[in-house]
Amino acid sequence: MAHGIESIDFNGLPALRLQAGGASAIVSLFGGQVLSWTPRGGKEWLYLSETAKFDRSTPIRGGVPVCFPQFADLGKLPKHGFVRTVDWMLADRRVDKDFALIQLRLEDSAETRALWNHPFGIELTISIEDNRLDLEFEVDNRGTDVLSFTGALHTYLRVREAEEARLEGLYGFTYRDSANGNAIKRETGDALMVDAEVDRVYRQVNRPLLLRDGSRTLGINTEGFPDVVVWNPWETRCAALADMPDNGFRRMLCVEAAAADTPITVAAGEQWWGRQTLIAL
Ligand SMILES: O=P(O)(O)OC[C@H]1O[C@@H](O)[C@H](O)[C@@H](O)[C@@H]1O
Repeated sequence: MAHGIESIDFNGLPALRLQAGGASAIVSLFGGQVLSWTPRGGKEWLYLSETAKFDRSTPIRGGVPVCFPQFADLGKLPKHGFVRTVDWMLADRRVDKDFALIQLRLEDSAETRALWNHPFGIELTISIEDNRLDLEFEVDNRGTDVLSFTGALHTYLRVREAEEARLEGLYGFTYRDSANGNAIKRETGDALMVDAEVDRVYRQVNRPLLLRDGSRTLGINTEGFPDVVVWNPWETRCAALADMPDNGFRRMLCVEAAAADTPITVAAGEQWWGRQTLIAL
């Protein structure tokens, strides 16, 4: 089975294809965004909208957008921050027959400082091996003041039929229900099933989750990020999205490793890291 890391053109954007041990991934440098992941012996697990735009005018709808240094509209910055619409640089790559890894990096610039006046470096390390995808996000505070941010690895998972998918592991956690006036609620179901718009910030989630989608199951593990965001726009909101087909909401469920309701603070000169791991079971 082929292995390697090659530069490719993906709908006009510079990207990398990782292949190792029967697993593969595609990562766009624009947005530092994983767009595809297929585990060994499996099928695609990430949703990428058929009508996503690749002209740099807007974030790419699908895969794993990186939201930083602001989650959603929890501040004055552009929605979900500004790193999903800039080019990241490739800082490192490693590959052998079973394992492939790339490290993408982005640093503050005059452009970012005009929006958010902090010296920073961020890194996303993406690795594939066998049945797992690891995404490690690191934030380096290069300034002399405390740096505080919110953000997320905004993972769009591909499902066969959203209405039939079951997300397990959230029982008992408190969440802010963004789709229902930001009411604070407690999850009382063994499994979250989606049959309407869902936009929830589950707080302080410290357990792995399982997504059951037909005959497939995905383990979702998070470290460092305090919250898990679950999002599906459902019919009406999906129809209003210019870069998603009308029935796109049926094929996706976002399960995001997030720091949304609990900002992360990083002392001057210090680093923070968080990780999301997907394991095809
Ligand atoms: O359309 P965007 O900017 O990519 O955001 C998509 C969604 O992202 C989710 O994380 C938010 O909870 C939603 O409120 C938001 O609508």
